[in-house]
Amino acid sequence: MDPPSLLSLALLLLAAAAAAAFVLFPRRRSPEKKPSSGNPGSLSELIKNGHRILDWMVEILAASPTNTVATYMGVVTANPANVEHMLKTKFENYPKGDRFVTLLEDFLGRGIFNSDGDHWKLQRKTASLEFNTKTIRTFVMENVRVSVVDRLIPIFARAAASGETIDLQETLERFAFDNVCKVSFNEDTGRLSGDDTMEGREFARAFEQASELIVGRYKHPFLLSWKLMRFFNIGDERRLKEKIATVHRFATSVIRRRKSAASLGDDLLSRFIAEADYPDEFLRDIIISFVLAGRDTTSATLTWFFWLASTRPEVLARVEAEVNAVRRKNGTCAGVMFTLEEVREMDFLHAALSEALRLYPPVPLQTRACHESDEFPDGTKVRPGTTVMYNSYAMGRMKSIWGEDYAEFRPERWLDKGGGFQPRSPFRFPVFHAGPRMCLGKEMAYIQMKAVAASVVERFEVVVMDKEKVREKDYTMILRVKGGLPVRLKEKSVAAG
Ligand code: HEM
Repeated sequence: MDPPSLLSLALLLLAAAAAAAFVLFPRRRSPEKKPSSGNPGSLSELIKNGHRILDWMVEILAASPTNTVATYMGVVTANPANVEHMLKTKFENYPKGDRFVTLLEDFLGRGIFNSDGDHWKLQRKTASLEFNTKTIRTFVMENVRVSVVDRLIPIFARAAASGETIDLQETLERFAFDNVCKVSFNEDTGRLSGDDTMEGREFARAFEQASELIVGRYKHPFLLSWKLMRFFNIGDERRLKEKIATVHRFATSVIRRRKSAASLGDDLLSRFIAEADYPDEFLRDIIISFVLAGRDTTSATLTWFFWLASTRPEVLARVEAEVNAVRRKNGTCAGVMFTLEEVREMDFLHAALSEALRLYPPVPLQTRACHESDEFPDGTKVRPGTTVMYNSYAMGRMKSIWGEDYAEFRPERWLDKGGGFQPRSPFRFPVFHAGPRMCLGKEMAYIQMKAVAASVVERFEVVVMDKEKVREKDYTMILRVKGGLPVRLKEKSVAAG
């Protein structure tokens, strides 16, 4: 065994010993009283159900009269009143907390996604102004047009002509990555077209690998174990360091180029540069946060949507009818990108995507740290330092929130009597988070997802292989379809523009 492996082994043993001590003497190590065995949230139950953590949480939360359970990992809730309390009423008392921030800090620095307090407030203020301008909406729509009409649709048309099977999830991930990079800092990473530069390709790969490796840190029972590996620069921590360096190098070179450019563009980085003389590192952290936030979220949602819709063909027929009605009304033909107004008119499609998000939220579990002693509206006492979580996945599957048919994929539940989209309280449907930290990219995400779904449904029949098979979940950072979604495409005969 070589020295790094020996060291890894020693660290593992150290971590195991520390874990044993933690289990044997929990009260001396933590102010929280952990649930004892027999309790639904105990460590033994957690270990038993670790491979199906989300579905296990649905069961224990549904069985609790207040839909809240103290688990070995902290307090978990699926109760809308508690969610509103955490995310809005007592917002200041529930920051992300040091544990979360420390885990991601090497990669994200103190970007908007990974900061609390004044540092977060400053970024949020500027970013929310920029996310809400007409300029950014037009810029987003133009980028979606280029990537859908000039790239995604031709790839699908080639696959339809050759009859090959493609992985829909993987294709949409490449699409989403290009798109979020364009909106964030106006660089074409060329993941979908394949005409990426060496620098862009390296960045994309390093970003993907760094995201995966950093999630690995959550699996360490103690901060100490991955920190020691980082200190000795071994194993995954060494690889992570290299990948982060590549991501940072690329981001910094983009920032320097943009700062010295004769004119600025409409992307988010340019808007920040135009606003004030922020240091490179501050800007780097922000754009990396944007890419992380917008990367796999929309592609995962679209993939789940196409699988769910394949099990109910009448949903796809209704989406197609809606798209055709919008075309007729505006006198446009297939092949021409929809305008922002047209996309907004598609209420049924909006409902169908929201229904996919309800059943498979890309960010299924959110954690916060309790700052000062508190009590939730349902009476749950929360001590300082306790990890508190709300579970969007479970909330999408609560009979108390959605009624008897909660398990069914039924977009109609989102429509009012006139067929208009009926939004729900974000505290009952916190898929985009809620309160002052609500997702900034929600509108952008819907625009992108609706433009893709409408363009694909209008032109192709998406034949999902083995559609009756219930898809397994791959839950690391984002809730994706395990193994991807193999599909075949069949071109419909539509009048092209
Ligand atoms: C279906 C798509 C999406 C979903 C479900 C989603 C969900 C979420 C959630 C749950 C959070 C809270 C995370 C936390 O506090 O830990 C969040 C934050 C955020 N999202 Fe999204 N997101 C989506 C797409 C996007 C896109 C396309 C962007 C654009 C770049 C974006 C930008 C952001 C930003 C900047 C934040 C941080 C807000 C803050 O902390 O103040 N999101 N999103």
